[in-house]
Amino acid sequence: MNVFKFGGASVKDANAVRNVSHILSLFPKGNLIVVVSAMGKTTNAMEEIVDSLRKKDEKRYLELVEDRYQFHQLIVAELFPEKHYFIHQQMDELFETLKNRFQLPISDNYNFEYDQIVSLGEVLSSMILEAFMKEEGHSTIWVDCRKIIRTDHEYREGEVDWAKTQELVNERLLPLFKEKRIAITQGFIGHTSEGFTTTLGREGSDFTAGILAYCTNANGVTIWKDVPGMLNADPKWFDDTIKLEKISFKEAIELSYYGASVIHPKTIKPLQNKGIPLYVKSFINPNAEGTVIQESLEFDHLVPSFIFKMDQVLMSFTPKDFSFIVEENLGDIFQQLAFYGVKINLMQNSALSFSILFDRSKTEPMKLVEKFKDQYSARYNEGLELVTIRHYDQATINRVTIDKDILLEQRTRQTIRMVMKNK
Ligand SMILES: Nc1ncnc2c1ncn2[C@@H]1O[C@H](COP(=O)(O)OP(=O)(O)O)[C@@H](O)[C@H]1O
Ligand SMILES: N[C@@H](CC(=O)OP(=O)(O)O)C(=O)O
Repeated sequence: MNVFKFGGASVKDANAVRNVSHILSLFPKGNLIVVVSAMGKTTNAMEEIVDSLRKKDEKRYLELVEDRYQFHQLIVAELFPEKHYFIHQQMDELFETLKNRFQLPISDNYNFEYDQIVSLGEVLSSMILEAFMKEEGHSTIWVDCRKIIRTDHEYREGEVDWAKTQELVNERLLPLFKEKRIAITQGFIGHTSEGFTTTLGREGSDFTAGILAYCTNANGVTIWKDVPGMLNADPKWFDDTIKLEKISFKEAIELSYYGASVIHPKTIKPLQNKGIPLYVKSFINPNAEGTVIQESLEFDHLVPSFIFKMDQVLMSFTPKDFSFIVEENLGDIFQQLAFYGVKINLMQNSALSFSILFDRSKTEPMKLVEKFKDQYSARYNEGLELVTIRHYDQATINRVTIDKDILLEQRTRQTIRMVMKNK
């Protein structure tokens, strides 16, 4: 068994879907689970649909649903020019239900509603992909991951119930391979014990590939991307990136945890636990060697890797009663930060203050100042960058700090992290 994952970029239009068929034809033997994400930027569009539903803005809701319909319709019309294909009917029915959804009552639980609607992006893409692969002569079956991956009730951030998921994989997924060779299913989505849809957190489709590989004891996972492999920096920011040929699970976890967004950080741990290699390969050049992520630490230090996070806020908390920052204050601050859902990118404490760095796009700093104001005076700096360099050397530090002031720096033997602002 092998698991392939195709993300939004690899199924963004009809040509991209044809390319997936070409890639599958390069692997004519062995069983395959294909995990697919929503097409192109559909998840963002679905989020807007949920938002307009919550605001009870019917005009906007119907416009947005129509826009998503047209987007998918264009792809389906190109792939299946004749109307008799069942996929036309399937898609029309799904969009009809979504349109009518506006008239039904909505739950107070926004996250619940979010998952029921946003998950449809993956349902659609997997239906279209499976119908087309079948048409192309591949031995495929469509699998509803909402019947396979069991989670708790934490909508939008479903926590996987591994034992139950393993049971469902054995009962419902593995037997399908007696008849068919390729199972096509959705990334990012699961279900609760009552059968409601959950999602696993944004960019969670890579994680689905990891879960299914773990539960099927797969020989390997390949995630197909628009880049040649895992690079030593995001090519969106740098021209002269270097491909990492082979790195350890540990290194890949560190890089993705620090923000190398090419792999979802949760994906790697289940693979590491069973020693299942993860290949990151280019869907544009599928015959090229990508990156192999595996056990050995031998190659990790060869190339310095760097990760940028832009638009950062550095906030310092000082107790108003002039006490030092001690464990009691820290416990209290952490508890409140967790309660308000603040995701900390970096932290540091001194005698009188405790500082955290977070994404401006995820947390509004003034609101946080307000929430802490009874006990702590909170001050902040915004418009900052965080750079993390793994296996750093002075040349790389010099390269990334040109024309920058460094506000905060943390170093271990392998990693340096600097919070910077433009001079
Ligand atoms: N270290 C890195 N190596 C390669 N790509 C990276 C790295 N860090 C960030 N990226 C970005 O990850 C993108 C691919 O991931 P993503 O957009 O999540 O793909 P998909 O949604 O198709 O699965 C690349 O286009 C690249 O800009
Ligand atoms: N579609 C979901 C899940 C996902 O992982 O997508 P992608 O593989 O395109 O990053 C999202 O955009 O969050």
